[in-house]
Amino acid sequence: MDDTPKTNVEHDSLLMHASGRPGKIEIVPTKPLTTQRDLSLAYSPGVAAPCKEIARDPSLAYDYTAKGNLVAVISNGTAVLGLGDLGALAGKPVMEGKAVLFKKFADVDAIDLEVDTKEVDQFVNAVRYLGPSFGGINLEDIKAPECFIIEQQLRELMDIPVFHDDQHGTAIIAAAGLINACELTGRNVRDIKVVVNGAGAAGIACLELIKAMGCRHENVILCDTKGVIYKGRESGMNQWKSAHAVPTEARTLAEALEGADMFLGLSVKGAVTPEMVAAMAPQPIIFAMANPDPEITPEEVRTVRKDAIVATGRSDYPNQINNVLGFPYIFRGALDVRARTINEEMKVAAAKAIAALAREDVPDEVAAAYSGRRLRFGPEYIIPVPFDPRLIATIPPAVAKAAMESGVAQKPIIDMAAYRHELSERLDPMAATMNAIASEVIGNPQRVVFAEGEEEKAIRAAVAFRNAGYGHPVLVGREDRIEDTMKAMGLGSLDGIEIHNAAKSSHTKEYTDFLYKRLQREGYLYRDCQRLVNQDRNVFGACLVAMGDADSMVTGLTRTHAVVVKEIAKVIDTRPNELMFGLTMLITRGRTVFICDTTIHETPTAEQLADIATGAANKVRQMGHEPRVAFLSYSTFGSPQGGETTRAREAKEILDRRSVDFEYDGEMGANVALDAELQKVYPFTRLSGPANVLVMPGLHSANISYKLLHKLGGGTVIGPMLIGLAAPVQIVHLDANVSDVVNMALIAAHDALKR
Ligand SMILES: NC(=O)C1=CN([C@@H]2O[C@H](COP(=O)(O)OP(=O)(O)OC[C@H]3O[C@@H](n4cnc5c(N)ncnc54)[C@H](OP(=O)(O)O)[C@@H]3O)[C@@H](O)[C@H]2O)C=CC1
Ligand SMILES: CC(=O)C(=O)O
Ligand SMILES: [Mg+2]
Repeated sequence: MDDTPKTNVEHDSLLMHASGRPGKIEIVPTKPLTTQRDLSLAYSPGVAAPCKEIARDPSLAYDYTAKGNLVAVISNGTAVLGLGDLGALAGKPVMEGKAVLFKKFADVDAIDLEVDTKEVDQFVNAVRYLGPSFGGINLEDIKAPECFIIEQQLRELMDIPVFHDDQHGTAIIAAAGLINACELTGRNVRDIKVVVNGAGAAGIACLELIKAMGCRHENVILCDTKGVIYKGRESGMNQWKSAHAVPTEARTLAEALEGADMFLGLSVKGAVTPEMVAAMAPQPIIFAMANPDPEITPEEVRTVRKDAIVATGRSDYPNQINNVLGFPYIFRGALDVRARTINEEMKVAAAKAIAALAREDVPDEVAAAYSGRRLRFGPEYIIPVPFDPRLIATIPPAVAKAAMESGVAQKPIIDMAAYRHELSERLDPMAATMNAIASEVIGNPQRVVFAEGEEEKAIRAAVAFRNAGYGHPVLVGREDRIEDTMKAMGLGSLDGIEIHNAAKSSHTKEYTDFLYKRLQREGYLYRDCQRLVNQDRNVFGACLVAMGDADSMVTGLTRTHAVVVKEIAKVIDTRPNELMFGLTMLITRGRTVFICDTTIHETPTAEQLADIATGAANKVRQMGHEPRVAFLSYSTFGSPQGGETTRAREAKEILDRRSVDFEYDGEMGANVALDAELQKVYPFTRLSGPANVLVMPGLHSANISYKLLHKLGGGTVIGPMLIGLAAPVQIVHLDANVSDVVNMALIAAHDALKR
């Protein structure tokens, strides 16, 4: 029994692994298995059909089975993290972990297989015959030098990608970190002096990749448990170590590190001391990647070197250089083009894509997953974080493209832009809708006003909006302030972004005249209008839109929804015969519903409910959904009867008289509206399926229900979108993040396009 006291993390991790269903993985069927017919299709006798087809043409396995999206994580447990040879069974928690990371980050189905042998031939034989089951093989935590032979042999024997994660996954991420660390410290890979500690799977692979990137052989010293691997050393050698032996006087790690620019640690906890770091070159680059504990902690480095760039393999320090950033996405790209192998070109493409992503502005929700830590390219952020949702749309396309260009793709991707969309939709339920809107907007760029143009979030959103090709952002604010913020945040140039300073604008007179005409009989003097135009960004921004100097507007970061609505109403009317209201889109459990009115009318009349339904149906159709509107109530078709249920009934009757071109019915309970089976109890209902537009009887129920669904149901929300204005304006929540602002700006641009 191990008497060593457990740390909090260890204690909590044991509890987590043992809680509920033990371990971290289960298998979920993808086809219905509820009726006898289901069974006869999925299993005998129906299943014979795909079997016979695959026997005739093996490539059909990719069409009829899970093979194409299935990866085996295979280990013999001889190098479990940096814990050494714990054996196959003890490595299982890590392998289950890798399998769930495949799923979580890249929607690759993966299963762990622990093979209980240290013999190379036995291991190779155990794996080589598994080829038919899988689309790829991820070898994990197999010690060197056996891992080199195993991988080599399996690559030759199998016709699917075989990839030893500890070698190549690690090397790719380390290379990406190196590219950025060199950029930050003004170094060139060709000139840097590197010390690699650990001459095993990860160490040798990192070394080989950085040499392939230009690092000079004579500039790298490799060390292992016996110290420096110098030319002529005889003990503890193998052919992989010998290939990297250099003539040097240095014999210990400490000697090797004197004056070195970079330390790459792929060995064990505590292998490096602060004294060794102190002897390195100025601005040393230290990647202490041993897991679970690094060769030296960032705190220890800081005691001697404030100027160091430090990375570890752990999640709880900045700069996590860990293969989790690589293997899910590399396999995603390889599987999607049905690559025969994962070659050097694909690895280099992945490293470059990861490095480039770290230099881009980071969405707020990513920072939120890291306790609000500001993630901005610099010494504390040289590599993207694992919870960055952009990784899925960034790395696999780079890998797939490299596979296609290097001739190993058996199923090339024709439309890369569509592939990127498809990737982002795999993990983000909102992405499909937003991508559909984006694809319309991109071909017809609109000028969108970001009224709170001096706000950091608005500026970042405008930059993201421009960079995504969604249109031309127009910022309302002072140029110098905006430029200072851009500079401080490293947001690049203002190209393509228009700035309007309300106080100095040449439009002021024109806008004041316009506003005065609207408000002179509402108690406003000319100078009041002048002040509004000069000083109120929402008013000025709305004037830009109303007067045709911009197409639409987004605002709301600094004032409440109700206040913004009042300000906008001074400038922009609602469309004739329409009603202004809030429409909230919610995606939950694979379903998309629109709820209204979530913002404006506290107790709408029957007439207003009918208007809301019509406005919502139009908008929903614009967004690519065929509306099925339900007027909701606590009663369904007259049962129970109550005074409050009549408005919904009357709204339906008003629509009957208007003969509108969409499906609607009511009044009905939410259960009936959303359940096709329950609707069969009312065979007269006109809904042809579950409703997707829920017209609530009042603001209370609308607003409360979308927030409940969001918080308790785990739904994803867009909006409330403001519907019914004569010129499009969208209002974000006060606590919106940059992505929310970009999404609402996109909707505002789409509104303008569809006007
Ligand atoms: N951050 C990341 O993403 C990853 C980190 N790693 C980490 O890298 C380390 C090595 O893993 P891996 O390559 O798979 O394992 P291997 O068993 O293949 O290699 C281990 C190597 O480390 C060397 N080593 C052990 N102790 C010391 C020491 N005190 N000083 C110098 N060298 C030492 C061994 O030397 P010798 O040859 O003399 O026995 C051997 O060369 C682990 O800590 C692992 O967690 C691995 C993969 C990914
Ligand atoms: C991260 C990893 O794969 C390792 O430490 O072995
Ligand atoms: Mg590993």
